[in-house]
Amino acid sequence: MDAKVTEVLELYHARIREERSAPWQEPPGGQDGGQDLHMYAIGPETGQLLNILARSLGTPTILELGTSFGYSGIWLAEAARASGGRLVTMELHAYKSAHAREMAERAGLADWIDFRVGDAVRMIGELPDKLDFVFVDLWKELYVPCLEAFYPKLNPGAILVADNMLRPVSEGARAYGRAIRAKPGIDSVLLPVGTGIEVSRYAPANPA
Ligand SMILES: C[S@@+](CC[C@H](N)C(=O)[O-])C[C@H]1O[C@@H](n2cnc3c(N)ncnc32)[C@H](O)[C@@H]1O
Repeated sequence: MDAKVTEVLELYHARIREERSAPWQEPPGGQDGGQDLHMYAIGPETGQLLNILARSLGTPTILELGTSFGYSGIWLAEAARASGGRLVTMELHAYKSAHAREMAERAGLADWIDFRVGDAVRMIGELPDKLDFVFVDLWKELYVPCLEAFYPKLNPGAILVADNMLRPVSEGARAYGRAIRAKPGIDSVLLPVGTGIEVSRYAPANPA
């Protein structure tokens, strides 16, 4: 990690500590009311693991579902830069995506990131490229619809990581665990890293 990236990660870590130590407060209008400042960020352990996995691929096209305020994207974009790849990150709310872009610029990583704003389930279908790495971390009821949208776009050898598989408990995450393991060509394991991550690899028997 270079100094600019480390500096930005440290800013995020301070904000993560603050958010996790404060009592939960429902944002005005709820989670999609346009004033939710919670990051719901993965922690540094999950971030480091994402970085290691994505760096192990050659020139990967990385897709992130759920940019939020940009924390996980820093780990993924750093891996994209190191491996000659790029990151496409999708977020429903423009105010979150704008903050993520500012932080990426500060980290010197914005040139490796394509920020997209809108509904990920719809936008995945519009992606022209095949995918080598997918990080799934949006609202949990969207995990399976997103899987159905990105699965046909996976390159052989693609790695998939889904967050919040153990905490908070959700039917959406459970359904994703069942659905991903039922897909042809998928090997998958649930790891107790952070809030629990499902790490999967796509290796079709007869690659096209
Ligand atoms: C758990 S947070 C992502 C945290 C982020 N990956 C991180 O670790 O820094 C989930 C994000 O998904 C976004 N989201 C929810 N529904 C979405 C949708 N349909 N399309 C794109 N993003 C969505 C939410 O606005 C929220 O910012």
